[in-house]
Amino acid sequence: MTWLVTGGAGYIGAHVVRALTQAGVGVVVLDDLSTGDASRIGDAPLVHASLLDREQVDRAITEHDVSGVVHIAAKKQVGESVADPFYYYRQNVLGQLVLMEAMRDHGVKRFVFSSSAATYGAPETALVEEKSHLVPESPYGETKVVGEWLAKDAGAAYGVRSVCLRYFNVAGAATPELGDPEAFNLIPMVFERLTKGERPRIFGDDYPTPDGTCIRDYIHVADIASAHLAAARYLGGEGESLSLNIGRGQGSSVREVIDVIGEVTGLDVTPDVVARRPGDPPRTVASADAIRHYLGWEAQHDLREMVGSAWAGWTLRHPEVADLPRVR
Ligand SMILES: O=c1ccn([C@@H]2O[C@H](COP(=O)(O)OP(=O)(O)O[C@H]3O[C@H](CO)[C@H](O)[C@H](O)[C@H]3O)[C@@H](O)[C@H]2O)c(=O)[nH]1
Repeated sequence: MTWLVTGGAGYIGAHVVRALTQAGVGVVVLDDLSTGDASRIGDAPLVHASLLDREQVDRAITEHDVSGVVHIAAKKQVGESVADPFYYYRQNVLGQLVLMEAMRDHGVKRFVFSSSAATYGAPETALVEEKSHLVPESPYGETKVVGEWLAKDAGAAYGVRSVCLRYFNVAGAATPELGDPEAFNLIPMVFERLTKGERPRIFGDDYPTPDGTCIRDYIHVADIASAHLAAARYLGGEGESLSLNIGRGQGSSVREVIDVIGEVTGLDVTPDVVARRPGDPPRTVASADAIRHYLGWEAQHDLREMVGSAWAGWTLRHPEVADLPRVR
């Protein structure tokens, strides 16, 4: 059987394509290459098209005899979604609707969906369980909640079985070439400032956490990828549809992450503390019990491996960092 991976040429998608192909699973990628890069997907066939192009989606499904879909293609910047919510509804919700209509019409009944911890908003418990209320705080998070509803409703009406995977804070790279080329998250944002000779910034150190900085559950992108493989295998059986966190169940504060970056890079990482960034919840850490129970999956990589592999990818794209002064 062949799995269609939408967004397979992106940072996370390419890791999923790699995990599936290494496990001998047939893959076809559909990607509009707006942020993706065809060089990331190796020999996997690519349909270069938007999800909104129903004809091309049909072609990908029929020409490759697709029997399952891993749907990763989406816009993912919270701030951008606040500024232009309709764009997010078009790309994420309408894109998924076109895709799932094509799945229904071609009898494709297995669906793995990239959801997000953003569906929870600001969680109230130390470890967020899947049964927690979904109170997204941005249009981005809202599109992921609607995406889960589409999957659920398609299950009841059309017999599509799904696993919605709620990613926590994704980081690292399986190989340097597959590293995240963008600097939208803490680790690459710190790398970017260090590369320019600037101090890392902490957005607020007056949160109700032990060191005052926000706590997140960082998860290696290779672990994210292996969870998708486990979900695809699960859907080969008869199990019920699921929504599952992908996290380690361990929180790290912004200060702890910056300290690890200092250890890995040898650079001076003395931070500047600046104002809070609006909308950042103090603590978002997954309960990882359900995914262990249902998929037998557990994260294999720790924060140091995430930072180390992310730095290897960064230095590949920014060789000038070799000239920065080391303090250790
Ligand atoms: O230079 C920086 C960059 C980030 N941070 C802090 O580091 C933490 C992590 O920030 P990220 O931007 O890396 O991640 P978020 O937790 O804000 O965002 C993640 O969770 C969101 C949902 O809330 C979305 O899912 C998003 O795509 C995903 O990256 C936050 O407390 C942020 O304030 C800093 O202090 N300095």
